[in-house]
Amino acid sequence: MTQTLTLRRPDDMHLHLRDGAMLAAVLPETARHFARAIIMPNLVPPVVTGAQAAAYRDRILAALPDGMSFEPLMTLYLTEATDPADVAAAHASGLVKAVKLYPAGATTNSQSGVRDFDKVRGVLEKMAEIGLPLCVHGEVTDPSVDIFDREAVFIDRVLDPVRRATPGLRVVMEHITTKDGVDYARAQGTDLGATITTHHLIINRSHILAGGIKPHYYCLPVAKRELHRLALREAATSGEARFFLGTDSAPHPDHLKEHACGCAGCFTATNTMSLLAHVFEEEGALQRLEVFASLNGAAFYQLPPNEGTLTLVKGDAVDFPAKIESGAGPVTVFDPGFPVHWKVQD
Ligand SMILES: NC(=O)N[C@@H](CC(=O)O)C(=O)O
Ligand SMILES: [Zn+2]
Ligand SMILES: [Zn+2]
Repeated sequence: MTQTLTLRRPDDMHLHLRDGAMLAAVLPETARHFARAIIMPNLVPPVVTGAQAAAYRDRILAALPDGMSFEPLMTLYLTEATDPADVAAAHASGLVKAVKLYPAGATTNSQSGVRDFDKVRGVLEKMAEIGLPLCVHGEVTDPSVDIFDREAVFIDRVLDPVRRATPGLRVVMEHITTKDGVDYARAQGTDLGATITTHHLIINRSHILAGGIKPHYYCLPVAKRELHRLALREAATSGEARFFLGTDSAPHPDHLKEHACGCAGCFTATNTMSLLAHVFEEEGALQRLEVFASLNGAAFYQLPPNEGTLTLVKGDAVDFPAKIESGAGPVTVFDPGFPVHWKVQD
């Protein structure tokens, strides 16, 4: 008997679409399965103002192939010069759904991010007042902190103090990779959410480094040891409202991944829903995939759940494309390293 799973159309609450030819190449990969996504603003130059977000939204919609529907949920890139009034206006108009905090130097295109948190105090206070969420790349940049500890240290040194100093600020811990992140999220109220990526449910740090270095498994925050992957699986499949899908699908052309100083980011848009069905089935939680991918994120962002549905069918191992063409060169699709039998029905 064929096994099928139908869920409400999912949302991706953390997505990199880039711009230009890369945008045109990767957008259909997401729009095929997802109704909406929170669009990351780390372009070069970054999307800082409401006007820039409106223009980027127009470019995304212009790149959407005929017959596909997709709603980009725009974000602003927080800088030390961000104007609270501009943020408030972009939120009031309905254009912007979140502001993104990159500690300066923490990840791809984060140079314009925040160094001195006192300089963004006014923006954060305005956001708390109007209920606009802050999405956080949660890693310290202190070079003396081991890269595998940077998330846990960020929680203590930055995240918790900022939240205490700004009561009412709604925060999303993006792409959590540790049991420390899971435990912290669980100890907070409904003003805190946490996204979990597809790839962090699948790989641990040994997958990156054992048997040869795998540049396509390198992303930030870097995958941690197995106990953390297991904690993320438990959290994602728990059904708890604070945990929801943000794939962090982050395309880079292969020549920049397979490089002496390779870029961080895994491209999972193409096969994310199949991989998630595989993971949730392994965890005996297929019935909670919809909560994780389609309901919890929408609820956190105070959006209605999507009307449409998506059906996955279990059958022969699926042949995903190894790469997609991007205009800037091929982009490798995340390869979990095991056969996957769940396919999204056309
Ligand atoms: N996750 C990554 O490894 N890379 C992201 C940036 C980010 O989300 O930190 C990217 O933009 O490439
Ligand atoms: Zn990030
Ligand atoms: Zn990201």
